[in-house]
Amino acid sequence: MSQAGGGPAPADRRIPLVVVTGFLGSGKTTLVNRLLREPGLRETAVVVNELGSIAVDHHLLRVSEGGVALLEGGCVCCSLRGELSETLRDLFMQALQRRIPAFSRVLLETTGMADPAAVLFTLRHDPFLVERYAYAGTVMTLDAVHGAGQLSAQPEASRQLAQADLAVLTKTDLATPAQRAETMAAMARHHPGLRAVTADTVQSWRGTLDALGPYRQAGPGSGWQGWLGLSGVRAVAPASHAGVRVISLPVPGALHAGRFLAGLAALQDAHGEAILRIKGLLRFSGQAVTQVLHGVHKQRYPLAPVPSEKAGKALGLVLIVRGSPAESRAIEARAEALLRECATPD
Ligand SMILES: Nc1nc2c(ncn2[C@@H]2O[C@H](COP(=O)(O)OP(=O)(O)OP(=O)(O)O)[C@@H](O)[C@H]2O)c(=O)[nH]1
Repeated sequence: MSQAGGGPAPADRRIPLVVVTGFLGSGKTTLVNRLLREPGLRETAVVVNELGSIAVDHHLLRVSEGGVALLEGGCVCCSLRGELSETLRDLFMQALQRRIPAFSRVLLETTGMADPAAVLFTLRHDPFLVERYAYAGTVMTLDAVHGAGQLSAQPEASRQLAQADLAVLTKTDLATPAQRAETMAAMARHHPGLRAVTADTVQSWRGTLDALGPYRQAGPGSGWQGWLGLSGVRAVAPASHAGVRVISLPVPGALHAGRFLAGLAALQDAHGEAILRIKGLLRFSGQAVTQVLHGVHKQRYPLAPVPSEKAGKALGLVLIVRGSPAESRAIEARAEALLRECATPD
C-alpha cells in the first residue's frame, strides 16, 4: 500500500507523466501525434509499446541507441521494449547525460488491452521513479462508433475508463448521432461525471493536461460530487450495467484516519480485482483540511489536502466496481460499515 498521508510536495519538481490509454484502435496514436504538434508540448517524451506503432513519419529525426527517437521540436519518442521502470530510468539518465534533449513531461501510450493500473503500480513502487516522475492523470480515447459496445463487452475498456480523468471522444466524424449518444450514455454509466471532450474542441492540450491530475478535480458547483468529478450527475445512486456498479456514499463527518485507511486497505486487498476506482473527499479527525483520496484496485495514491473552506462541508466516498452482484453488494456493505465504524464526533 502507499503512504498514509501527505500529498504532492508544494514545489514538486518531478516530471509529470500522463497515461494515454484506450481500447484497441480507438485513436491513441492519432491523439498522441496531435498533442505533439502543439508548440506548448515540445519537450515531451513519448513512451509507446512499440516504436513502430507511432506514426512519427516526417517528424522522425533519428533513432539513437536504446530505441529512443528524437522528434522535430524536441520531443523524445521511446519504445517500451523491456520493463516500464527500466525504460523510464534510461530515459531520465540519457537526458541527464545530455544524450537526448531534456524533457519536462512524459506521455505514456499503453496498449489497447492494457490495464493502466499496472503503470501506476510501477510508478508508486519503484523508488527511483517515485522521486523523479509524478503520475499526472490518465486520458482515455473512446471510439464514438464502437465505444458503447466495447464498454459493455470488454472488461479492459471499462477498467481503462474507470481510471481515466478525461475521455477524448474519437471517430466523431464517422459516428451517427445515435452511436455517439449511446457511447456518451455508456460512458456516463461506467464513470459518472467523467469529463469528455472531442479533439477539435480543445483549445490548449497543454492546459488540459496540466489540469488533469487525480488531485485537481475541483469541478464547477463544488461539493463533494464536484470535487470527485460527479457534479451534474443526476443519479449517482448505485447503478448496474454490464457488471459495473457505481457505489456513491455520503460521509456525514470526520473519520478516524488510522482505522479508516487500514479498513480501506483491507477492503482493497480483499476485492482489489473488482475495485476499478475509488474516489473520496474526506476529513480526518483532528485535521483542519479536507483530503482527496484516489485509488485503483489495491493501490491508493497519497492523500491530497484541500482547504476545507474550498472543498465545502459535504464529504463522500465513491467506488466504481466491476464484479458479480454479490461481490459488489459485499463491497458496498463493507464500505458502509467502515464509514460507520470510523465516524468520530470531531
Ligand atoms: N475517421 C477517423 N479516423 C480516426 C480517428 N482517430 C483515429 N482514426 C483512425 O483509426 C485508426 C486507428 O487509430 P490509432 O490512432 O492507430 O488507434 P490506436 O488506439 O493507437 O490503435 P492500437 O494502438 O492498435 O490500439 C487509424 O486508421 C486512424 O487513422 C478519427 O477521429 N476519425
